[in-house]
Amino acid sequence: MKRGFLNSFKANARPLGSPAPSAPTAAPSVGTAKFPIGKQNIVTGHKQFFIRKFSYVTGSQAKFSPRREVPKGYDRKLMAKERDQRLGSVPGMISLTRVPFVNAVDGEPTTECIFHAGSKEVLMGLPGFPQPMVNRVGKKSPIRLKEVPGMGLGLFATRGLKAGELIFSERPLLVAAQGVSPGGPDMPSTRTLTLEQQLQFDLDQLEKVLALVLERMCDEDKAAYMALKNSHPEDGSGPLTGIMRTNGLAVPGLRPEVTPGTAHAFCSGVRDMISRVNHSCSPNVRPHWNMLTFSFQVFATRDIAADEELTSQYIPFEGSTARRNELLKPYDFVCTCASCKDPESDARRSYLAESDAPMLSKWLFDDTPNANALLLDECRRQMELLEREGMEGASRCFQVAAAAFTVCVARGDAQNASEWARKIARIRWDDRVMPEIDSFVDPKSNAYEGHHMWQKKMDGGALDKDHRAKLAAVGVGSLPLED
Ligand SMILES: C[S@@+](CC[C@H](N)C(=O)[O-])C[C@H]1O[C@@H](n2cnc3c(N)ncnc32)[C@H](O)[C@@H]1O
Repeated sequence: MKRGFLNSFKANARPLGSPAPSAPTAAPSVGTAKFPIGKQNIVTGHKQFFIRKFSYVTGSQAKFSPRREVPKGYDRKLMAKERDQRLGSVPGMISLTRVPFVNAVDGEPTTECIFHAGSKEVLMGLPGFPQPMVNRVGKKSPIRLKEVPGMGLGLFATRGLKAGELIFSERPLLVAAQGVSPGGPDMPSTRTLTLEQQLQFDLDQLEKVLALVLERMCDEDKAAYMALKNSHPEDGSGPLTGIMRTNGLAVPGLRPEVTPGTAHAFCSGVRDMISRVNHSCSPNVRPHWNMLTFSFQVFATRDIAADEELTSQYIPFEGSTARRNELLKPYDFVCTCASCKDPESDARRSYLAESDAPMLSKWLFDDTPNANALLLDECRRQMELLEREGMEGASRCFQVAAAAFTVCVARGDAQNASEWARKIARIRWDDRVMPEIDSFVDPKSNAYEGHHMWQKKMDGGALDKDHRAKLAAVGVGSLPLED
């Protein structure tokens, strides 16, 4: 899973835990949380702030070092406006709010959020939101924190875990939209600043917003946030921003107005357990954002032994060892995982990067006599490389297994289909996996009779000879089988 607030700039130190610049003074506390500005909401007792949004250049686009001073006159107070908790977003503004807004499941924690317009509406429009978390992190969770030489803390399994197992769910302490750079109506234009000064200005503004959010947290949550690692002490990030950039995991789906997959389409979330998972390019867990429970779910991507460290990948799987370590620079370490140490790993990953995922659509229209065998061979080859590289959490695994499974079903080959079903069944985090996949793990299962491809199954020979039979088998097109 992508991590948020990735970037590559370095600069002068600000000590961890020191007050953020121009942080507003705290107002009296309400319940366990403090609110620096704003009225109490009549429904939830919470307060909400709206802050004017300014354009923002992401840190990941920045390459500068060290910290650049922003000229005097740019250090203005943030403009915050009160807004009733029950109301939706205001275009052009960002809001500080707490999720779930109302009806939080008893005893479950809430998350402080910095949202752009539209994010609240995503959640308000979700039927049944919020759902209770499954395997919520707690005393019974099969995990524990332990010191790892040279890495700080890490998370370890306390018992053996099965591939596909949901190890724990954790609601974030804080979710922040990427690209938060609020100012006020009296804020001078940043156009006269150099790019580096603009980036520094944005970092300073984010620090101020995070200070407001921290003031809204109860003491326990605030302490949990401040205890997280900061790998950005010297790059111009304030202490709160440094923590967010070190620990943030991508939260997709909350920016409907932004093109999916682009940097600003994500928010970033942190929490005390999930943020302790160290990186490996051959990771054994996969964090997955679950919107209905507003939580991160952490799945085992392969069997994990008791006392083994849980690791996730902070960066995309693709790329050579050198390239991956380039991308990891902002986290301030050099990866020493099994793949990074294996001189043959680059060749395996480059084969995967350069070859297309096996495509059912391509197979359907492939009328060469051995199209089925070729597709299945390629699926086997790619799966072998993926497993050899410890990339069971990669999206490619699903594509490969799903293509091979479907072809086997279409050929009436339950024996091989069941082997692929077993591989798909461990990919619990991927919404594309059909819920009934477990019933295909037994090759004698009745489930095969009910599969739409099986019902129309052709004998292997016909499929090998006639691609039109394949089209008919999956109900594509209206070509007759004989002509
Ligand atoms: C999200 S935190 C992970 C938890 C962290 N180890 C801690 O003590 O809280 C990310 C930071 O942990 C350290 N880290 C993570 N993976 C590492 C690895 N494979 N090797 C060395 N340091 C690592 C780096 O300092 C990185 O910036």
